[in-house]
Amino acid sequence: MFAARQAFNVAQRRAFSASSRQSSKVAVLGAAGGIGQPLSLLLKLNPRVSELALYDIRLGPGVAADVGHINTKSTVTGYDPTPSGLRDCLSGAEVVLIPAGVPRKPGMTRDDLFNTNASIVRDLAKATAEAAPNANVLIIANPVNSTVPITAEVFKARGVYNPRRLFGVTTLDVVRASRFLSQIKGSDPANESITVVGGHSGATIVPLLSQAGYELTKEQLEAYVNRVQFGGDEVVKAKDGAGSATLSMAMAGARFAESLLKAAQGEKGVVEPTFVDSPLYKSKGCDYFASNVELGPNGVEKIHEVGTITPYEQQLLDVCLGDLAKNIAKGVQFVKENP
Ligand SMILES: NC(=O)c1ccc[n+]([C@@H]2O[C@H](COP(=O)([O-])OP(=O)(O)OC[C@H]3O[C@@H](n4cnc5c(N)ncnc54)[C@H](O)[C@@H]3O)[C@@H](O)[C@H]2O)c1
Ligand SMILES: O=C(O)C[C@H](O)C(=O)O
Repeated sequence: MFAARQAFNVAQRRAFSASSRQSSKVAVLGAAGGIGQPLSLLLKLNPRVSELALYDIRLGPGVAADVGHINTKSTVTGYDPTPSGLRDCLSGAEVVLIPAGVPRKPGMTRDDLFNTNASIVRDLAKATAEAAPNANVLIIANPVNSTVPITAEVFKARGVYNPRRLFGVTTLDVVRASRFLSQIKGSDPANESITVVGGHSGATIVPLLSQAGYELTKEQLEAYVNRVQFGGDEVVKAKDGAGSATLSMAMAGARFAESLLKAAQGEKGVVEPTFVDSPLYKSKGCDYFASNVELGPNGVEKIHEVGTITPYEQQLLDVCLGDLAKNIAKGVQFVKENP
């Protein structure tokens, strides 16, 4: 028993040092926010991260001083809210996470955030395109359906767009989908893997429960789909004006970053759902679409097809594509008019 445990510990240490051999600088823009702080904490706990770079328009160095006391090996630096601070934060980053932007209040849609967040994301995308053009860029700021196209347009304008390295973070939708199903079934959510496709807002979020091989009654199914599509609203309402999901989002963002680092460090078969430049529905005006994506050392390795779906799911998808095309076009238009 003791020998077996010792062998296990040695194997674990070897696996750890194999992953920690490769250095990874991860930058968080918006690090002092509701998402940014717990996300920075989770990244500090990740042995795949060797350097954590934290930027915000307020409190970046404060959050870094706090997180930096945690006794894991990575370095932590907080940067001043100046152009050179932002440049230094980004320089050499392999992964850039962008949760900077305002959250919803009750009664708002994610699209209502567009007027404020579009220019925040555009400006941070400009800085990233200049200081870290080869980084994997993970967009968390809403509305993701528009902020991802905004980032792409900024990179295109500078001749550094790599569609394999730009990701809208939709992980929270699958986290919710598995959690909510487990609450119906009384199962462990860790065993519930639900494919969710489309985008990241209301009707553009399409859970494909039929692919999980589990059947609900029509009423249960409709209630389930509605809960996954509007899970964000549940949190916004419960926080009653103080913001939207932050803790579950930090977990989801950290999970996606971890998957990307695993794939970058050579692990095979790493698949996550994410909103990316995708061939699947370009013919319907959707240049970006979320589906399961295999990640690799160069970012997107393989985009999975949506697969077989029921007529009900097809109806959901049709509604999704109509809304999504408009959200994407709005982001593209914004950068054309406000370069
Ligand atoms: N993709 C998702 O699944 C998902 C989930 C939850 C929230 N969100 C979105 O994430 C965003 C952030 O949410 P939050 O709850 O952390 O908000 P928050 O207001 O608590 O934090 C936002 C942070 O961004 C900072 N910031 C603003 N402008 C900046 C700039 N130009 N540069 C750097 N930092 C800047 C603010 O100072 C603040 O610290 C919102 O748009 C929210 O809708 C997305
Ligand atoms: O609901 C929101 O506005 C935040 C986020 O997109 C979420 O899904 O929780």
